[in-house]
Amino acid sequence: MARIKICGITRVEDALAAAQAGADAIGLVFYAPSPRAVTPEQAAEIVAALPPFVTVVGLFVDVEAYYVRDVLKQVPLDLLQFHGDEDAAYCEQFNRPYLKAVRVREGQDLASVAAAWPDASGILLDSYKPGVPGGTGEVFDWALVPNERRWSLVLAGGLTPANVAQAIAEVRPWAVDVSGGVEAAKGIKDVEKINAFIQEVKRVRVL
Ligand SMILES: O=C(O)c1ccccc1N[C@@H]1O[C@H](COP(=O)(O)O)[C@@H](O)[C@H]1O
Repeated sequence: MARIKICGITRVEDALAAAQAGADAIGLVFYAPSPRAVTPEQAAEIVAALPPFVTVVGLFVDVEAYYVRDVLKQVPLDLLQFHGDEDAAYCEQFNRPYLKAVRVREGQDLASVAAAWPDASGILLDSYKPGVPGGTGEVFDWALVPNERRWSLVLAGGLTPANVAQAIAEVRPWAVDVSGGVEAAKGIKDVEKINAFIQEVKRVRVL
């Protein structure tokens, strides 16, 4: 079964709802312009409330390294997610497992692109929208994803309870990542949508 990350958690109750529903990971956005941004203090409170065995992912977009280090001192993040133009040397300096987000564009050779971060725990593929680093709520063309991969793929971009089963069947990702598709409003999760999303992921059987 594809692993599930629910990203853009801003409230303890949403983190607990995601964990209760069966999410493998939650994402905390440390990107101030996002409506889903959390402060390190808010993040620490959310993480402290979580039950065990839920991976906590911290999302950053092109920040100075000292900011990531500062957050790491305050929040026990299991995994870092770099969602900007960070190169491998930048991503690896924190000595933490990380995901590198790549925004998919027509004509890209995604195998070569992914090879630029050989030590990443996974490559997260998201939709490309000029001027918006992520959380666009838009789907990209899944046919652009290579069938044969030497990297763990986290599929993101406009996933919802209505399309996630088809996405998994077509792309066969290691994990799926959703933010806007399970929200009631920006930054506020909808428990029914989280439950429906996870039920749909569980429903798919990929051969
Ligand atoms: O969620 C955000 O606001 C955000 C801001 C900046 C970079 C990434 C962001 N979110 C990530 O975007 C993808 C797709 O989100 P969506 O499901 O299309 O809303 C996902 O990885 C989020 O973690």
